Amino acid sequence: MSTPAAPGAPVRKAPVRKTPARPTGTARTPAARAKPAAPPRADNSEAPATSAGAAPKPRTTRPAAAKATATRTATAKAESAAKSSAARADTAKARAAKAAATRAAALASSLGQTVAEPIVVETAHVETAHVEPPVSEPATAKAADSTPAKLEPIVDAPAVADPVAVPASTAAPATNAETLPTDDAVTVAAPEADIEAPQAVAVRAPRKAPARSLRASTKRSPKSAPPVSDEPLTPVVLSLTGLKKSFGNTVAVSGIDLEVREGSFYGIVGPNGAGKTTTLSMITGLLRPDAGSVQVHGIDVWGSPIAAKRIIGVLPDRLRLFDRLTGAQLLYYSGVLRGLDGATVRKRSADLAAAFGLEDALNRLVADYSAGMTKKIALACAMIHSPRLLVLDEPFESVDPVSAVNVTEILQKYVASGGTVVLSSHGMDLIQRVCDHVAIIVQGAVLAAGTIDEVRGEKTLEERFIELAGGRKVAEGMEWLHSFSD
Ligand SMILES: Nc1ncnc2c1ncn2[C@@H]1O[C@H](COP(=O)(O)OP(=O)(O)OP(=O)(O)O)[C@@H](O)[C@H]1O
Repeated sequence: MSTPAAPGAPVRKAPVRKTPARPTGTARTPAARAKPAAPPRADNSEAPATSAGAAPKPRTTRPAAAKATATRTATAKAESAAKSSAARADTAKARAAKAAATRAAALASSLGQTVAEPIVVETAHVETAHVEPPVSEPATAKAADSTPAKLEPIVDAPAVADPVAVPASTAAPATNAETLPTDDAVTVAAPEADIEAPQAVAVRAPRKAPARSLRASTKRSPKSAPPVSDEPLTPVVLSLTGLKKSFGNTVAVSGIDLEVREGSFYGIVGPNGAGKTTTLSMITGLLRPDAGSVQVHGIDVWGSPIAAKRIIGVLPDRLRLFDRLTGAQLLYYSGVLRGLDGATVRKRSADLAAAFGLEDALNRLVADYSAGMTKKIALACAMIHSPRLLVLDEPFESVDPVSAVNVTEILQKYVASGGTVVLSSHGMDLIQRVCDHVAIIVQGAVLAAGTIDEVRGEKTLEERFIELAGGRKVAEGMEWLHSFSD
C-alpha cells in the first residue's frame, strides 16, 4: 500500500508550466499571429497589407479612399486573426492544463497523495537534523531553478550524515532527520522535469511474476555479459548516474551507474570499504554526492528529497535510534511521523512485532535491546509506512537465523507485490539465495551487475566476488600466533 496522504504533505501537482501542447499545424502564439496583421502604417509601405495576406498590394498612386478601404480591411482581418488565434491558444492551454493535471493526478496517486496543492520544489539541502513543519500545514511552493544540477561537495560530511538519534528509517520525509531545504539554490537536478518523467507515473503496476531483466553497471565484466532476456522489463525505480563521493583524499565512490527495476530483490556486495554504505547513503538522501544523480521512481532524490524519501524505507548502516523510547513507542512515532493514523500504526506495529519476534520486547526500552533486536526494530520502522523502495544496509547483520528467515520471507512477499528491495550484505550465500540481482562494488566502482546467474556465470557468487575483489591474500608472517604467549 502507499503512504497515506498527509494533510499538508507536499503534493507534486504539476502546474501548467510545461510548454502547452501546440495546436497542430504551424502553431504560433497569439501575439505572433496578430503581429503581422497589426494596424497598417499610415504610410504606404507594403509590409502591413502584405503580411495580412489579403489586402491588395498598395500602390503609391492609389487614391486616398482606396487606401482607407485597404487599411480598414487589413485592420479587420488582423483583429479577426488575433481573436481566432487567441481562441486556439486558449483551447491548447486548456488541453495542456488538463493533460498536466492528469499526469499530476497519476503521480500523486502513485505517491499516495491527493492533488490539491502546489508542487514543493526544494532548491538545495543541507544534511541537518530538523523536524519538519506539521504535516497539516500547507507547503510553500518554491520556484525551482532549472539550472542543471551542480552538486556541491560537503567536505566534512560523515558517511551517514544523520546527526540525530533517530534511524533514517523513521526519518520520514515530512518528519525528522531530514535534509533541510535552504535558500541556497545549488542542488537542483532539474526537479520539474522529474515530476513528469514517464517512469514517475508508470510505476507500481503490481507484478505477478518475479522481477526479471535488470540492466545495471556500465562497467560490466565481459564474463558477466548477460544473455538476452525476452521477458518484459519492469519500470526502473532506482537510477544512479555518475555517482561520486570522496572524503578528503579517499575516493569512496568513483562514478557509479546503476539501474534497479521494480520488483527486484537487489543485492549490493563488495569488500570492506568498497563504498557500499556510501552509495546507499547517497541513494537515500543521507549523504550528498559530489557528483551524479539519484532518481527514485523518477524523482530526483537530491532535487526533491522530501518527495523521494516519502517512498523510501531506510535501514541505515549506523543505527541511531531514539533508544529511550520503547519499541512500541518507536514504531508509533515512526508511523505517525510518516503520516499514518494511530489505529493503522498500532495494527501494523503488532504485525511487524509478530513477524520479527519482538512481541515481548515492545514495552522495553530500545536501549536495552540486543544488537539483533535493535536491527529488527529499525527494520520494522523502515517498513511501517509501506514504502515502494526499501534500502537496507546489512539488514541481516546480528539477526538470528530464524528471524532472518522471517525477514527474508517478508521481503520476498513485499517484492512479489511490486515493492523493490536494495540491500547490502557480506553474506554471499544469502545474496545468492534471496536476491534475483546483484552488483559487485570494488573500490567505489561497479565491476559486475545483473541477475545472479549473469554475474556468477559458472562459478559461485562467492568465487566470482573473490575474483573481482582481487583474489585472496595469503596471510604470511603470522607464525607468532601459533606460539602461544603463555
Ligand atoms: N565519513 C567518512 N569520512 C571519511 N572517510 C569515510 C567516511 N565514510 C566512509 N569513508 C571511507 O569511504 C570508503 C568507503 O566506505 P563505506 O563505508 O562506504 O564502505 P563499505 O563498502 O560500506 O564497507 P563495509 O563493508 O566495511 O561496511 C572507505 O575507505 C571509508 O573509510
